[in-house]
Parts: sequence; structure tokens; C-alpha cells
Amino acid sequence: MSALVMESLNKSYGDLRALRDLSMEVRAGEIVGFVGSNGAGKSTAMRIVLGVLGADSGEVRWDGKPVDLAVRRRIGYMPEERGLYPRMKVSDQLVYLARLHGLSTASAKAAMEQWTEVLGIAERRGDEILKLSLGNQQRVQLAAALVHSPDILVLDEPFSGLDPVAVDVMSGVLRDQAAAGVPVLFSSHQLELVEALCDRVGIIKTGSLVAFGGIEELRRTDDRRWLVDGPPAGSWLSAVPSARLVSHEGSRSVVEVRGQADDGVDQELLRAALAAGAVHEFSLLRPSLTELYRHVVSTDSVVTERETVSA
Ligand SMILES: Nc1ncnc2c1ncn2[C@@H]1O[C@H](COP(=O)(O)OP(=O)(O)OP(=O)(O)O)[C@@H](O)[C@H]1O
Repeated sequence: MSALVMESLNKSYGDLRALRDLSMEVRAGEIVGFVGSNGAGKSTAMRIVLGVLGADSGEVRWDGKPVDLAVRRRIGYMPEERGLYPRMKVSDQLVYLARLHGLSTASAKAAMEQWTEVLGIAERRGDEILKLSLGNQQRVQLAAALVHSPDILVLDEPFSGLDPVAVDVMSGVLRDQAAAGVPVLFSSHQLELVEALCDRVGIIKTGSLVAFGGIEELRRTDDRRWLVDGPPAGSWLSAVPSARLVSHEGSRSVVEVRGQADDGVDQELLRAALAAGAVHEFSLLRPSLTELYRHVVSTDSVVTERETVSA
């Protein structure tokens, strides 16, 4: 199956190591979210994929072959710095970009009409870019990434500054593209959105990929926590030596067990709690991506699938 593969990418700007041995892949038809603090290296990696920036070492492959100019022309890219011509009309801009990618004038016009319609900016076709709101400029930018029906989508913070309706429109387009078999890589600081939209997530910290996998996989690498609403855990937790108390408020205690082994410890906990009194609620707490992210970036642990990327 086709996959966009980044393998062992390294990049320094002078003394600053922006990427350290970064390996990641985006399979055909999947959406991968790229998250990390400001300056972690996301844009640098995406620019290298696009070929607008060269890596010091490492390789980007598509379909098992190094990405060359012909493949790069098949990528739909939304750069962080945007880069539309401010004084050009929306329609002219999109037709021009589609023509640059080799479409005939008629196909370019049809693609422009299709994407401005889908993205809700059909009424803005005659406006100059600089007269559009930031969110509408972003919709045009996405249209610009899509007008040539790319085989791969690489989008640098496509959701920043969008209103909730525009977020829904953008999410729908990314889902449709993935469903049509396009690998989609995008960066974002909106972790709830990433959690909702992505098949896999890569977390980058000072140039290194510190976690990569589906949200469920990332959860499995973390410690497990349960909420117990019943007798205060202080009175029964000693019966389960591997557990510790995280917090408690009134009758509600949060208890934690290290690791994710399928060891039946949940039943031990429940039995111990029941032995001490009535239990009204007993539930596994599932960390959100935001919690996983905080945990991963605040520790040095490398919690990563880091599966051998396919050739
Ligand atoms: N052209 C450049 N010259 C020198 N340093 C650069 C250049 N571009 C990026 N950097 C530095 O490289 C590091 C990685 O930057 P990059 O833009 O890739 O991060 P990012 O994860 O995309 O950040 P953000 O979330 O803020 O967009 C940062 O320390 C940044 O200051």
C-alpha cells in the first residue's frame, strides 16, 4: 500500500538541531496529526517533505521510492506562512495554481468552481485575497492545496483561526480525502480536534518524535487510573499493593496502577473496595490526547510505536 515515509530526517539551522532522526509514515487513506510545542520542528519536517527545504540527512519516500519533483507536484501543501497573492482574485488565483500543476484551463476552472463551492467561498470568487477574513483566506488556501486533486496532503496548521463551522467544513474535506485514499498529514495545536480526526498521532519534542501511534495505542503505554465512588480508598487500597492513591474528594477516589498489563487488577481493586463498603461507581479513566501530550512532553520517556517504517 502506498505510504509517505519520512526516515531518519535530520536538520540543523546553524547550531540549532531542528530535527533529530525523525521517522514517521502516513499510509494511504489515513489522517495523521502532527503535534508538538512551538518550535518543536513540525513545519521543518513538512517543508522537507515538500522539498522546499533540504534535510541534512535522511529520506522522504512515496510508494517506496525517494520523493522526486514529479511526486512533489502531486502533493497538496498548505504552508504555515500561507503564500497566496494578496491582490489576486480568488478565482484567478486558484485557476492559476491549478494550471501550474498541469491542468487544462477548462479543468482548472471546473476545479476552482468545485472547491470554492465545497469550502463555502463561492460568493468570494471575485474578491481579492487581501479583502477576505483570515478564515476565508484559509479556506482559499485549502482550495489551493486541493485544486489539482493531489495524491498526498500536507497541511501546516490548517485549523488555526477557523470558526467552528469552518472547522467542520475543513474536517469533512480531510475525512473525504482520506476516504478516497489520500494520505493526510497535518499539524495542529488543537488537540481535541486531532483526537477526533486522526487515525494516528505523532508527538514531536525538540526535533525528536517521542510518540507515534493511534490514540488507543498511546493510551496503552500510560498508567491506568480508575475512579472509585465508594468507601475512601485510604481504608482499602493497601489490599492491592500495586495501586496508589492519586486523589480523593468526598467518596470519590482516583487510584492508579503502573503499566497496562492485563493482570485482573481492576477486579482486585473492585473486590477490595466492596469489602470496605458500597461502591456506587467504578470506572476506568481514559486519558485524553491533551493529557497524554502533557505527560509525554513533560517527561523524557519515549512512548512510541516507532514501528519499522515500510520501505
Ligand atoms: N529558517 C530558519 N532559520 C533558523 N532557524 C529556524 C528556521 N526555521 C525554523 N527555525 C527554528 O527551528 C526550530 C523548529 O521550527 P519549526 O518552525 O519547524 O517548528 P514548529 O514545530 O513548526 O513550530 P510552531 O508550532 O511554532 O509552528 C525552531 O527553533 C525555529 O526557531
